Amino acid sequence: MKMVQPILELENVSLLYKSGFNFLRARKKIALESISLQVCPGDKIGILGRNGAGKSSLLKLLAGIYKPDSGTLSVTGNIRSAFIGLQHGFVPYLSGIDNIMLTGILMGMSRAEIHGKQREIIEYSEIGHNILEPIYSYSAGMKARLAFAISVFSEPDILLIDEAMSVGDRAFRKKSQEKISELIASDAAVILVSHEPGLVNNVCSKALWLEQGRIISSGDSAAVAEQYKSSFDSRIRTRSSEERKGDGSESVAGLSEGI
Ligand SMILES: Nc1ncnc2c1ncn2[C@@H]1O[C@H](COP(=O)(O)OP(=O)(O)OP(=O)(O)O)[C@@H](O)[C@H]1O
Repeated sequence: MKMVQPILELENVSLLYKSGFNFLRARKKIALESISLQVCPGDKIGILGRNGAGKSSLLKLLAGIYKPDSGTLSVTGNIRSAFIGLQHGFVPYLSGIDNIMLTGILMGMSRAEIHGKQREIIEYSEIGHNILEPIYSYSAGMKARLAFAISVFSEPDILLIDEAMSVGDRAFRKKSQEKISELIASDAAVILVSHEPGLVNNVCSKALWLEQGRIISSGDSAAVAEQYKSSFDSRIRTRSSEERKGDGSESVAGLSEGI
């Protein structure tokens, strides 16, 4: 039987952030600890976890934006990854069209390929004649739409999606969600960060549950989503009974805080 080789692999990876100074020495905060993960062609992997669990940090590691402080990250071959939800890399004084070229090259596209896709990217992003203006004159929504269009038209091998990052206005969000669904159904590997176990179960075959930078559970998405959901349900039950003990009230208001 032919073994499927991972295109991206993390082995025992940790990531630290600088967090302020203590007696003139930078303090370090652990964002991710002992993370191992294999991404094979076409994998659909969901990453679940509460606020601050380390989900976005993990996506940035996988995108190559951050380097691990320990452990190894291996990439096989010429892998093109696209990160939906980030607009890093735009140069403010260059025009939109020059930024399409620059971002495309940084993503590993050839000049000819970028020229071939330029028209589609401009049309999809709905930037119109502003594409000749410098990026500093764009609104946040225009930059988000352009970044999204470049990412999705680059035909990535790995698509990294931060579900919390909405793109553009209501109409563009609908259009972008349809495009994301199309890409999820394609051969691309997809890593989807979400707070929604139901979504992860529907879209992904594998999942990872992170808390405080560590993996709590990983494997089949249905099983991991169920464990994550149950941990919530029991937390909600505990909080609810504590609230009733506290003031006699039946209210469950504010239980979604911290999700
Ligand atoms: N640039 C940074 N410098 C210092 N600490 C950071 C930085 N970015 C994130 N952190 C910290 O690292 C931890 C993980 O953050 P991260 O953004 O990866 O979490 P998350 O799971 O994506 O959270 P959320 O669901 O709220 O987006 C948090 O404690 C956060 O405060």
